[in-house]
Amino acid sequence: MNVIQTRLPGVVIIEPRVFGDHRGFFLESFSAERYKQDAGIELDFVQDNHSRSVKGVLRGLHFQKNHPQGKLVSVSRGAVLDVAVDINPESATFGEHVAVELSDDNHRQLYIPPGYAHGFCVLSDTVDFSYKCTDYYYPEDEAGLAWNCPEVGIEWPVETPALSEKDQHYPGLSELVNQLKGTS
Ligand SMILES: Cc1cn([C@H]2C[C@H](O)[C@@H](COP(=O)(O)OP(=O)(O)O[C@H]3O[C@H](C)C(=O)[C@H](O)[C@H]3O)O2)c(=O)[nH]c1=O
Repeated sequence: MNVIQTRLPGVVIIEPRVFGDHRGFFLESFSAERYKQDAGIELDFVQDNHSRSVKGVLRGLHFQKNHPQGKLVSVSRGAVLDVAVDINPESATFGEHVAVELSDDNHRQLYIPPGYAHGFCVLSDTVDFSYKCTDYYYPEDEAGLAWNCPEVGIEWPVETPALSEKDQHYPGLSELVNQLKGTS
């Protein structure tokens, strides 16, 4: 497999080895030892998630405050623009983001370590989105960053995405940092 470092510490693009033949293809979507050795994923995964979305949907930008999750994300059918944002004010890349197209054509995965905000926008008619998490879901611990925060400046492929109710009301980066510090 091929691992591509990004500008965000620990966020890596993984290109599994794909075995194609007249029947179709085969790939190993995860291997604990190889992903630890080659992609630097030291944490164990404890929960797998699967969501299906239609074109124009945007889910994000989410994170858990006290139970931050590392996420190994991939697309089994369709295509998304997947985004990770550095929300750590102590980080040298604070406020920066990485945006990567993941699809059932390029078979790319993205590993996002704990401490980043994550989201994606659907490019295909539908998408089946799967990801492994390094901690469990704690609904009371959920938080988010506004998908269209001008301080981050993500160039989403849609101007008016379909959002969940909660995804319409998250704060921008400066307000988020103040909230997390308890100063607002
Ligand atoms: C995340 C999650 C949700 N749920 C339940 C809670 C809701 O009743 C329902 C839909 O949840 P939500 O609208 O938060 O789902 P997404 O908008 O896809 O959230 C995810 O979207 C972005 C892309 C992420 O990176 C996170 O993994 C996650 O926040 O599933 C669960 O039961 N377990 C879970 O782990």
